[in-house]
Amino acid sequence: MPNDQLYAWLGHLISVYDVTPFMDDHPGGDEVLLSATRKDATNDFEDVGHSDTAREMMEKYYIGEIDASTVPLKRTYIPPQQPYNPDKTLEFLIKILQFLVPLMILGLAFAVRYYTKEK
Ligand code: HEM
Repeated sequence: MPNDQLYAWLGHLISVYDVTPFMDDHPGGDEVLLSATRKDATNDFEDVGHSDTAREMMEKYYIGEIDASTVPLKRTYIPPQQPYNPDKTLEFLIKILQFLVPLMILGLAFAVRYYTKEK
């Protein structure tokens, strides 16, 4: 099953929509759309309570029907193209700062108090 295609199960027939050109324009964002591809997206689509306008728009992306009996029941796992490896440096820096900044303020307060103390 190609990547950006939406499948909606209707009885034994599956309607297929290619949402690739719609990704940037989808009011609900591209992430939800992408997460609903390559599987039965009927519930995802219905749960949002899409308007009639949305349903009409959907027809623009309709590319055909496939017979459900020809679709393998078990989905093969396709690993992400790039391993998810976010850079943790910024997160670490923020944690350190969260600890250091209050200490620095406290130190500054003591320093000000010490140097402004009347002799
Ligand atoms: C080709 C298929 C789709 C079309 C044409 C479409 C179209 C739209 C449109 C026009 C809206 C604006 C609100 C409305 O008029 O209902 C919308 C909102 C939204 N859509 Fe879709 N959509 C599609 C598929 C999906 C799928 C599969 C999901 C999966 C969860 C989804 C999730 C959402 C969400 C979360 C919103 C925002 C709702 C809100 O903020 O109130 N959509 N979509």
